[in-house]
Amino acid sequence: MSVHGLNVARNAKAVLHDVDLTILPGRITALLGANGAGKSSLVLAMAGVLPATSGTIALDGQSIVGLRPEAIRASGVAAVPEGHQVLNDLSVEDNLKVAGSHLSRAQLRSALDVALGTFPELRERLQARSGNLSGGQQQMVALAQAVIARPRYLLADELSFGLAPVVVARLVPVLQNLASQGIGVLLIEQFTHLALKIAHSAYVMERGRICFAGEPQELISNPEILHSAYLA
Ligand SMILES: Nc1ncnc2c1ncn2[C@@H]1O[C@H](COP(=O)(O)OP(=O)(O)OP(=O)(O)O)[C@@H](O)[C@H]1O
Repeated sequence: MSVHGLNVARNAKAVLHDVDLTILPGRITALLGANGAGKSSLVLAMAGVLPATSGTIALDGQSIVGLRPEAIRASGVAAVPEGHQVLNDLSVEDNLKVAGSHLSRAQLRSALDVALGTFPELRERLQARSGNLSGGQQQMVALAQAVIARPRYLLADELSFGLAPVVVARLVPVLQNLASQGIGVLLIEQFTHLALKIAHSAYVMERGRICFAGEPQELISNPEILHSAYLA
């Protein structure tokens, strides 16, 4: 999935400027940058929630600019937005079923099995009201929903926000496992060292622009690049 020369405005204010970014299948791509740099706006634009002013967003060489979010999701792009956006009043099971509502019964059953195999702790909480789960469990439901949709690309925005480090450590192998199955993962992460450790490539954003694109190791070896982006 690739983005070229993308410009996006929110409330008539330009928030993304000429953004170029590529997510490869089977790879984890880290997207780093300070609060307000534009990371969430980029994810929302890629998911079709925010319109592009200009530029292209392509999936297998086909433009998806202007498609509705449901159409983009159906073509294999799952966004897990910032904050755990599960339906609080529904049970865990119903939240998972909603995510697979486009599947046949047999497909849904096997997708649920895969998701519950990935998050066995949800199996015991299937009938629990989602709003009563811990933040970490809610994040697992959100990720499980994304897995059920069988995406080819997963856009994960601040999965670890508000979570205890032990829960974050639990989510990391899940992302690596998804990538090893061929899913292209875009990982927005406040714990930059963690993101750089598991990513195959990295981008840094500063005030709506990409200011670094390259190897994670380059950012680890040159911490001043991230420091200046976070101070911008
Ligand atoms: N709902 C909104 N309406 C209008 N402008 C917004 C909205 N949310 C964010 N913005 C603006 O868009 C710009 C980019 O913010 P964005 O949330 O994409 O950055 P971010 O890097 O994801 O930061 P954070 O980690 O805080 O979410 C900022 O200038 C911000 O003020």
